[in-house]
Amino acid sequence: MMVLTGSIYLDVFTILIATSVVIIALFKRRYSHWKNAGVEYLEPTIPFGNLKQAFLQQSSIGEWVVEFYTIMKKRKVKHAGCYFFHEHIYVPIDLDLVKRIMQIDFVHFTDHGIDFVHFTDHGVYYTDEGKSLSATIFAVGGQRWRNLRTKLESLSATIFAVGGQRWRNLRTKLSPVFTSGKMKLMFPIMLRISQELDETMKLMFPIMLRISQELDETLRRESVENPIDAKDISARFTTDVIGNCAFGIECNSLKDPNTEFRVHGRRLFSPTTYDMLRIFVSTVFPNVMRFFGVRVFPRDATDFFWNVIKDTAQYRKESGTRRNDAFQLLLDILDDEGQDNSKLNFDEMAAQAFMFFAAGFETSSTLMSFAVYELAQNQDVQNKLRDEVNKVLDQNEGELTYETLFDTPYLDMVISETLRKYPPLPSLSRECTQDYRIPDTDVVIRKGDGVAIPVKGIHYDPEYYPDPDRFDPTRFSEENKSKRHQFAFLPFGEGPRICLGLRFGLMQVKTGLISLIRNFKLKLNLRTEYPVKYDRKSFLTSPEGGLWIDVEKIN
Ligand code: HEM
Repeated sequence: MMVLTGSIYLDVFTILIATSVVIIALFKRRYSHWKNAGVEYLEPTIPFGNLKQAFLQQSSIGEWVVEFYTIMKKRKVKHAGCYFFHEHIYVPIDLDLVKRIMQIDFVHFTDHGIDFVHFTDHGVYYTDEGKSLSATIFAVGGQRWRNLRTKLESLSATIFAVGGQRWRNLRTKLSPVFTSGKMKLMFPIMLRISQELDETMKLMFPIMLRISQELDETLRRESVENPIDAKDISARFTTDVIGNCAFGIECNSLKDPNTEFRVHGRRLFSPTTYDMLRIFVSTVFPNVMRFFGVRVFPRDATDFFWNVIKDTAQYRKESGTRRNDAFQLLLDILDDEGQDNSKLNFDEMAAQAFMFFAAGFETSSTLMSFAVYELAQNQDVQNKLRDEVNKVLDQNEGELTYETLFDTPYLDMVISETLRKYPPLPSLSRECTQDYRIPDTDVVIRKGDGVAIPVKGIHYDPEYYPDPDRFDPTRFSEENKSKRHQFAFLPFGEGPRICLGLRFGLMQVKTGLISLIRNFKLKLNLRTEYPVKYDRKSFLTSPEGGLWIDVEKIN
């Protein structure tokens, strides 16, 4: 059928040209946002916006963040704008502004803006079925997030505690909805909760200790003639710890690197180009993905975790078995209405159990593996750390106890410096949930607009960290820390959305590192480059290839 010209080819050609002109005009209009707002920006490219490099894998996301931040810092601006495809994103550069968004004026920015999941009135997902496991606390926003956070905060406070009554009391305390006035009141409660968490953490320590002994045996076995890959060995360690502490399941990935837990865990965080494309499109065009019923996380991996969660829940219900782990507490609050009148249905419960595993093992293993990498490269730091560890262990008849973990200030400094150089999440997102005028300007962030906190850019800013590429744990001495802005260090995020598993993550990494450093000398293998080459496909900070380390047993 010819509608415009006498030829079908000419018709198609004309329609294509007309459509392209309209699309380009729409993009150009979108891309005028920051110019009109009077905010500094970098010239975007249709259709990528400023994400061309990252999307085409010419640089990792972390490298892109540092580059963008550094350019804006040189322009001496307090804030900047960028474009993620068709969306305009606000980027605070000044740390007081970062603090406002993440903490002081949090009520305007409560969500992560990762719009994977939408709910119907009945709590059912539009995106695929609940098996997609995408409704994690990280991805949901608004009232859903508040309800979940309230539940999980009380849960994480007693994650591994014995009795349920204490948890119920805590939850009652935490239930008030976070209105702006009440937000401030929440902080002392959060502080107290984290102190209570210290107590309950003690219960977890023997498991971590046992698995760190398995780590020791694994290293002896596998490093006899070959170098070890710090990334792989750390991921196996944290998989076993989290699997055990969160699900009560022996994953045994230290004994066998190809156990299903490890295989599927690896799959989640080693995205293929198709996975990256899916994640990008899901973030930027969630409606398209929802329409086609595409899962954000890989289908085979989510099917596996879904089945583990379902089978474990069923087994515990049928056999009447109870364990003191996070999974039990999630099961206990299933279908429980609580004060906020919101029920946690099975799909949501499964997504949180999955989140504990996913958020817990990869971030912690990233931290542990980069710490090993830097220790192998910086022998002076390694020796100093070993001296500290040996000293505290000697004072304790050679035994590693829970208390030892708090008596190693230099280890804390090494860990903080590793998190500065290699924050597992190089950038954090927020979504504006109520219009917000940036103080002392005419710039207004509208409801629905995205915000990106340039974590890695801040961590590499020479104003806060001179010679930022150098690994220098003394930057985190008490004296040096006190001289810096509190928001110059954001590996766990900040404000009410700060990482829920911060203490747990640090505890498992400390236990693993102490057991490594006391028994082994570490040296960088020739296969590994310094500085590291980043994996451009990963949305987390991840090395390309492995981090190969020569390991020598200390007698
Ligand atoms: C070194 C280890 C870890 C690092 C660096 C890390 C980092 C982060 C970061 C940057 C965020 C986002 C915070 C924000 O937006 O302000 C986050 C959120 C979260 N993390 Fe972690 N994390 C670690 C370990 C863990 C562990 C072990 C668990 C659980 C067992 C966990 C559970 C969570 C949860 C549930 C959230 C979402 C909180 C919310 O949205 O309210 N994390 N983490």
